[in-house]
Amino acid sequence: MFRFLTAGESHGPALTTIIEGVPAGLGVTADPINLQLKRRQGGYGRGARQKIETDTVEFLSGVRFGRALGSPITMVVRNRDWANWTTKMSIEPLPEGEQETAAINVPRPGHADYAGMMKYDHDDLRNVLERSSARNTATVVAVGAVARLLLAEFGIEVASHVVNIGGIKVSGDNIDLRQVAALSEDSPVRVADKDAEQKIITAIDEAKYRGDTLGGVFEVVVLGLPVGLGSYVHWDERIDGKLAQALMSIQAIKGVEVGMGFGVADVPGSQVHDPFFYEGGSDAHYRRGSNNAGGTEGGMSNGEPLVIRAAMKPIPTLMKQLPSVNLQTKEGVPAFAERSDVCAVPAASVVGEAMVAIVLAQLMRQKFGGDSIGQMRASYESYRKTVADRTAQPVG
Ligand SMILES: Cc1cc2nc3c(=O)[nH]c(=O)nc-3n(C[C@H](O)[C@H](O)[C@H](O)COP(=O)(O)O)c2cc1C
Ligand SMILES: C=C(O[C@@H]1CC(C(=O)O)=C[C@@H](OP(=O)(O)O)[C@H]1O)C(=O)O
Repeated sequence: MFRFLTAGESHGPALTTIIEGVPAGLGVTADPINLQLKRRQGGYGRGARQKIETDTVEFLSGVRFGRALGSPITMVVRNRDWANWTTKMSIEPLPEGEQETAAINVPRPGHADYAGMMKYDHDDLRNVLERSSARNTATVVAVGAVARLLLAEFGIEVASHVVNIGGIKVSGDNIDLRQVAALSEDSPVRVADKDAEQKIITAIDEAKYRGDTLGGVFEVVVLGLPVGLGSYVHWDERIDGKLAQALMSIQAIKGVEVGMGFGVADVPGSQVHDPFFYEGGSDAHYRRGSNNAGGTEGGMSNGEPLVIRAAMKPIPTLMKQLPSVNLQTKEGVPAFAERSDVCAVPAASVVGEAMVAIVLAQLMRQKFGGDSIGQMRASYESYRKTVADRTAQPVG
């Protein structure tokens, strides 16, 4: 079982995570994790906070000489901004006379503020926003980076690119998925299409000027998945359901599509379902005529590339404040606004990769088990051989 918990407030001292179920002997070092943390901090449209933070991970347990011990791995990402928040976010009660009086009680539409204050009986929306903030996605990406190290042992690669920001659609459907993802890596908005890149940058600048924000859609692509992860036998074992839940757990994600997604509703079955072909010879394999299913059928991976998209709503903190209500006086006033991103779709696509990697690592652990990476690999190789034997051309 690969499972994890995260903890930490956005402006508190640090973010922490504990992961359980990383097989002993897996190579785990800070560099590949820090690389993912850096990717998450990037992207055009982010706010001033990213100039303060340089996210890096510190290990507190579970790793020795660069290899997993099989015990829980604890990782910490320190918040550099904490130095500026020691009073407002004081853990100790403040001395008499220095009590924080500036409680914020004007909820921002689109945030956790209102429901969180009602649910936890808070009078200060900071008590909600500190944990509901997407700052927590730094720990998710750190966990995802460990998941990627595991997946890489089995030749599984996870990548992403942005396909739409603020309604500006990015072309690139006809290019190889690996190439699209590689080209997007160098783009400030994570797109391979240079025309769209310029239009998107202009749209983000204009939104910022108007005090507004933008959302969009990103696509995560996974290559090298074995057939048969997940299962059709129970509702909560379906790979597509697990992936959708994982992506929807990211702050501001409002929709998820697998493969052709909502497009399946518009055309007949003959234009949706991916035909089978068989190619014999020494490298015998089943080939599909298309990949509209996006790599899953019947709640299982089908051996084709996984293609999954998520839609992000526009950032809800608007500098051109939306109408709100002071929850104490009931007066109509502008919503609370503080330093914020204008668009974080490129960053969210990196978080999306992490969530997808976590689900796939969980399913790989479930199917191939083992307490060490060697045991897990042996089980995987045996399954691979079974699939290859079932695929080989019949003799005679
Ligand atoms: C990477 C990332 C960065 C974000 N940055 C901000 C931000 O700077 N300001 C903001 O108001 N919301 C930001 N959000 C979105 C909010 O956290 C999110 O809209 C809020 O938690 C409520 O969303 P929900 O209704 O989906 O939970 C960000 C989300 C992500 C994924
Ligand atoms: C800190 C991060 O994102 C934050 C997510 C966020 C929110 O409301 O979700 C609000 C902003 O927080 P702050 O007011 O401190 O700038 C973002 O910067 C991060 O991604 O590292």
